[in-house]
Order: sequence, then structure tokens, then C-alpha cells
Amino acid sequence: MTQPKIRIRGLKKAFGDKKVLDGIDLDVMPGTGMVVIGGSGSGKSVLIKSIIGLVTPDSGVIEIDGEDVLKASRGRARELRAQIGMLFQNGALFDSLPVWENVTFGLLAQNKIRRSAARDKAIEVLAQVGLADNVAGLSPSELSGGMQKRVALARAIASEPAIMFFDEPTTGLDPIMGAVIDELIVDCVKRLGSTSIAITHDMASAQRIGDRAAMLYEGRVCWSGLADELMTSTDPVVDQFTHGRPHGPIKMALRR
Ligand SMILES: Nc1ncnc2c1ncn2[C@@H]1O[C@H](COP(=O)(O)OP(=O)(O)OP(=O)(O)O)[C@@H](O)[C@H]1O
Repeated sequence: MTQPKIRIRGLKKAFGDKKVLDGIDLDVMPGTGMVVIGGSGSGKSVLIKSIIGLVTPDSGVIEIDGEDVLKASRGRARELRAQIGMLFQNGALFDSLPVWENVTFGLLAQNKIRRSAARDKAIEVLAQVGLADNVAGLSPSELSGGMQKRVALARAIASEPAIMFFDEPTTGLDPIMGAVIDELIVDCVKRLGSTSIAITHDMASAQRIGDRAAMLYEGRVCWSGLADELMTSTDPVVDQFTHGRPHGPIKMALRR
């Protein structure tokens, strides 16, 4: 049987008395794309942050290539996590640095590239996301939202990561630019043969970039299946969420 690239079992995380993750089980098979959906505050970001090491879970297992990063030595956990490239929701670009330095930031920080070669490398990666040479010297603040997403994607793929995480990659983009970014994501992931996890609220995007999908609800994966089945699922929670129905099993915490 093929070993999952990422295997999560019984993952729990509470903040104070608030149980955010309450026993997450998830398998992501090598070379496949998993989309994680769920309401605001359902723990999608906490899940991703637990995998990349920004949040320390209370208990559970997070295996990468069959090794539990939560039990591994600090050095080994860092090695396993070094395979991960991340596209943050807001791009997380540094306005104080030109685009080329943003793109090669991780490579320079890990001494994977000489500074003298960084600009050429950035131009090469920028071309893969459809950006011209002259963008390399600009500040991120001079770019449109769509171009910033492309730069952030270029940074995420620069180290050719075996695993890629995308946190709401199309949020804030118009529908056409959203579809263009999704196409770039699918192309990049396919070219690199990477395994991916994407968080999204955009069902069209979920179906474009995901092979499989998992829905978080009440701290657990309440449903998982093919991304193509998201809109036709008869699961009442998935049906309410994907169609944005105001009434159903999901009770929204309304502010008074
Ligand atoms: N460091 C933290 N300290 C305290 N509470 C936190 C912390 N990080 C997350 N939370 C809480 O955990 C819950 C889940 O947050 P998370 O960001 O994972 O939600 P999400 O599903 O990604 O939501 P959204 O779709 O709105 O981005 C929220 O109630 C949030 O307030």
C-alpha cells in the first residue's frame, strides 16, 4: 500500500477551553492535491500551522513520509518540514525588498544559492508564473493583487518543494484572476510532482486545484471525498456549506 505523504491522526489543539482541533484524521497521498474547507474559525489555519510547526498541537500524530514530526528531534523535524513550500493568504511579501529578493528569500536564507546568482534565478522562476524580467526590480507595493499572488507563488515554488500549502490562494482576486492563479498552481504542482494542501472558501477554486477534499466541522474531518463531489454531496453539513445555505445543521455563532 502506498504510504501517504502526509498522515494525520487524532490531532488535537485547544486554546484555553476552546477545542479547535478535536481529533483530526487526514491522509494526503503523494502527488495529489487535498483541499480543506470549513467555516470561519473551524481550524483550517491551525491545522496547516501545526503541520509547518507554527502551532504546537496538544496531542496526535503528524507524519511526513511516515515519520512523526511531533516526535522527531528538532533537527529532523526541520529537515522533514524543509520540503514544504507555503503560499500565505496575504502573500506575506516584504515591501522593503525588491521582488527578486522576495522570490529568492528562502533560498538565500538557507544558503541554497549565491547572492550573485539570485536575481537570475528569480527572473527564471518569475517567468514560470508569467511575470516579465522587469518585475524583478520592483517593490511588491507597486504590483496589483494578482501580480503579488504570482510573486508569492514564485517564492513558494523557488525551492521546488515536494509539498506545497496554499492558504486561500484566490481570496481578494477577481474571478478571472482567481482562475488564472488556480491554473498556475495546478501547473506548478504538476510540473514539480508535489503533494499539496489548499485551504479555500471558493468552491470553484476547490474543484480546480483539489483532487480530494476534506471538510472540517466541530474540530474533526466530518466529510472527505473527491473534490468533484463537493457540490453534489448529500452530506447535510457539506451541502449547507458548499451552497451557502443559511439554514441547516451548521449553526453560526451570531454576534448580538
Ligand atoms: N494563537 C491563537 N491563540 C488563541 N486562539 C487561536 C490562536 N490561533 C487560532 N485561534 C483560534 O482558533 C480558531 C480557529 O482558527 P483558524 O484561524 O484555524 O480558523 P480558520 O478555519 O482558518 O478560519 P478562517 O476561514 O476565518 O480563516 C479560532 O477561533 C481562532 O480564534
